[in-house]
Amino acid sequence: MHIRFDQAELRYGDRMALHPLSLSLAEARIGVIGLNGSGKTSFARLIAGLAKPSSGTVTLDGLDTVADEKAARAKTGFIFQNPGHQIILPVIREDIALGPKSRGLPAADVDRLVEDALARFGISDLARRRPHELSGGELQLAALAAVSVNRPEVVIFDEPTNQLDLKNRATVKAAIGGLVEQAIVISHDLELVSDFSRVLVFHDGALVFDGMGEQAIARYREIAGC
Ligand SMILES: Nc1ncnc2c1ncn2[C@@H]1O[C@H](COP(=O)(O)OP(=O)(O)OP(=O)(O)O)[C@@H](O)[C@H]1O
Repeated sequence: MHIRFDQAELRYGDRMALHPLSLSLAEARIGVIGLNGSGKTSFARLIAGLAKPSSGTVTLDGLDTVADEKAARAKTGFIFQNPGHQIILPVIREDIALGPKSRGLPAADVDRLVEDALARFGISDLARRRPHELSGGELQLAALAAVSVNRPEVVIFDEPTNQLDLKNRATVKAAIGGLVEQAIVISHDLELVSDFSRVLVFHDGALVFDGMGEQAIARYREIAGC
């Protein structure tokens, strides 16, 4: 999918979360790194239509996230920093079914889509569990199943390996690596994005580097002074 920012900025009152930004993104894997408060989530929220630009535009394949809000939002899926909060129904299976059900699909189709989504991320055995019965990595996969069942073209991850042990981290990394969808990954876990061909570095609400993973990490280290 082709994501385009045209002088898009985001202000919260008089705080500038994202300075006017113009860029085009079409790569399959895009990393986003930078210090806390540098504007990474603001950037992602603009793509997902969860925030409206204070000025300028953001378009997804030409669809404006404000003027064509519904169609643009259907193209994106967002996995929040704490995926446990986005699983709203008590049982994983029901939560994954929510999207297809809301599209009015017949029950048999809903069941098939849910089974496929569970199988796709290797979590069929977790279908009847409750969110608090899952590990952090399993929660990421459950949220990913619930998002992917709605067939977004891009999935945005906000710190997907935050607080995960090495095993869960590897599971999530493999799941992201195996996605057929485009993925935008915000991360403080630099290794996760190091082999991405496009990584954006934000600092103080501005894009300060846009290039290959290793070079982006080097720039970020300079900024962080370590
Ligand atoms: N809802 C809000 N109201 C006011 N200010 C906000 C809001 N959301 C973010 N900000 C401010 O905008 C700036 C950018 O925040 P943002 O969440 O985009 O940063 P981030 O790089 O994702 O940070 P982190 O790595 O800590 O998640 C920060 O100064 C933050 O305090």
